[in-house]
Amino acid sequence: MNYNLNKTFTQGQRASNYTAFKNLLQLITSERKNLWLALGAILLNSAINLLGPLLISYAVDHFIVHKEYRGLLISGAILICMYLISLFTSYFQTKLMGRVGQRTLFTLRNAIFNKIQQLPVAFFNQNKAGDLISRVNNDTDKLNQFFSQALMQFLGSIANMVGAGIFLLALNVKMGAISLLPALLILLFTRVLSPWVKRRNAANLKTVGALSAEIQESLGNFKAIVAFNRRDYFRKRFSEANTNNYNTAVSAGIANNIFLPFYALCSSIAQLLVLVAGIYLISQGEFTIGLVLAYLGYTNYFYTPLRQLATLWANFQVAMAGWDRISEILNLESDLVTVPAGPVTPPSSSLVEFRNVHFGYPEGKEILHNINLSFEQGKTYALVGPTGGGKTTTASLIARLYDPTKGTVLLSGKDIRSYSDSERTKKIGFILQEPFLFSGTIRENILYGNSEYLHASNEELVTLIREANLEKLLAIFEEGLDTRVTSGAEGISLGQKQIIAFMRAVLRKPDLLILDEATANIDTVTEQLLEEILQKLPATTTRVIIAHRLNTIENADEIYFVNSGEVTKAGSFQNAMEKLMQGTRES
Ligand SMILES: Nc1ncnc2c1ncn2[C@@H]1O[C@H](COP(=O)(O)OP(=O)(O)OP(=O)(O)O)[C@@H](O)[C@H]1O
Repeated sequence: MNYNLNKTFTQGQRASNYTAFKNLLQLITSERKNLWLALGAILLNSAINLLGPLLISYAVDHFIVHKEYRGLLISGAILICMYLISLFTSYFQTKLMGRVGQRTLFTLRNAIFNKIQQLPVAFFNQNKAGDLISRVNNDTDKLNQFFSQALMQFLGSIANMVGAGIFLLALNVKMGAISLLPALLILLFTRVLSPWVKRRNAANLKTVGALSAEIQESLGNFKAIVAFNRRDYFRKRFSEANTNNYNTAVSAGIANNIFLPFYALCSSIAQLLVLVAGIYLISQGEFTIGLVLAYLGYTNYFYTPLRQLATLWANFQVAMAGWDRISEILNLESDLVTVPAGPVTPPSSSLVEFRNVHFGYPEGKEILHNINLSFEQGKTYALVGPTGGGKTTTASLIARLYDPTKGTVLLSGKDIRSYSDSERTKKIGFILQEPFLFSGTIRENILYGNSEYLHASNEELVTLIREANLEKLLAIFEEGLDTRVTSGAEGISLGQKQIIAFMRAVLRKPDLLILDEATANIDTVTEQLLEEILQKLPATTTRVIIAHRLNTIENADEIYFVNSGEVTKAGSFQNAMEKLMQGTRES
């Protein structure tokens, strides 16, 4: 499956605004009550505002013209009360929606982070961490801004507009039609330009992601940058990403602001039309001054929200572009699903068996061709071969980091895909080429993924470590279990990182232990220690060792030679050495 977010979704595949918004609302169904309350407040606010011009018109024609000051005072008092209620409803909905926005941000960030956690390794191979961070942080915040600031203004503006439109047409159809004429132009203009505006915003968010990816890459590789004096190179790359971001931001800014002047022009034209037509109708005796004032008021109530809608529509486009990028992740499903365990024919008695396995990375050529191999319980196997031959890939299939493109991998006689993640990872310990540590103590790091000993006291843990023959390794660290490491593990050596990863894997007592170049950075004395620990593992433990240093595989029961996607038995140690020399010369 292709997990590349920047390639999987083309513009044509993106959801329409309506569908996207509907999906978004589904995600925040728990906010339904608050959304209705805020909507109620905003509708009340609009209704009160819309009654204003009618009351003013009545007061002019009945109280001012006839000099009835008592009625004028009462009208003034009613107007003040109406404006106060309007102020309160406006404050109430702003407060309510501010919270809805923050909770949406919280829900979305959790949802997107949880989804990322469920996705397979292939997803991380194909997407840059910086871009993903930008989606989790930046794009979700665009939605928060939309919910906390724009949505209710948006709905309020629509309510004002619709209400004003109804009043305009109800008071006098002819005048109503004249005052609404410029709105048709606005409608047309908006419909034509909206997709373009959304595209400009999507392009801008993409460059924000790219900028973030650039920062992440240079921060992650700062040592190499300094060592190779490549600061200029990264400065140039960053400058390019920054320039792209600047250009797309300017372009999105222009797109977002294109509606406003046009809407303002149409609004002025409408006021002018009302004034001219109103004066003409007064001269014909068909209209009153009060009605002209009411029409000017309602035209204002119709076009001012429309002008606000121009800005809000742009906010909506930004939010929907962000939501598109978020839903791209939320819609992804891991292709490493658990399947029902079917019968295996012929049955397998091996711990691990490959049957006609083919594999290629997404978007790449086939790496492993028709592999057949079997690993028996309690034995030690070595995978040797030239660089890039396919050893790590083979091991990754055993640990089900990927599924074969063709063929079957069996674990304890069952299709490996039929095991749940927890069952499988309990059986398999994998020490990766690049050991992974996270911020915390050695204790936390070696108990990572080990639910059995998670709550053991330090004393119990020390006993367990002694039983697993790991105490000499722990002694390497001055502060023992309490030694602190950072996620980059900058304070400790690569060899020490490998030792921690080794302790972590051994302590879990897996049925199968895979060591991928796990001792490549460890001195020969400590390596001998690791070898002894491996020898003392329970007799049922199967070991798969990938190594370039051949002395580490001298004691293997079987050596496999992995080259150009073929995995063949190498026979004796001497034979393997010869094959390796030959394979390395050829590759
Ligand atoms: N994530 C990936 N995406 C695409 N291709 C990959 C990926 N990882 C490895 N490859 C390719 O697969 C092939 C086999 O790589 P693999 O890491 O399995 O080799 P290896 O024998 O373990 O090499 P080494 O001894 O250097 O660790 C290589 O051609 C490599 O470029």
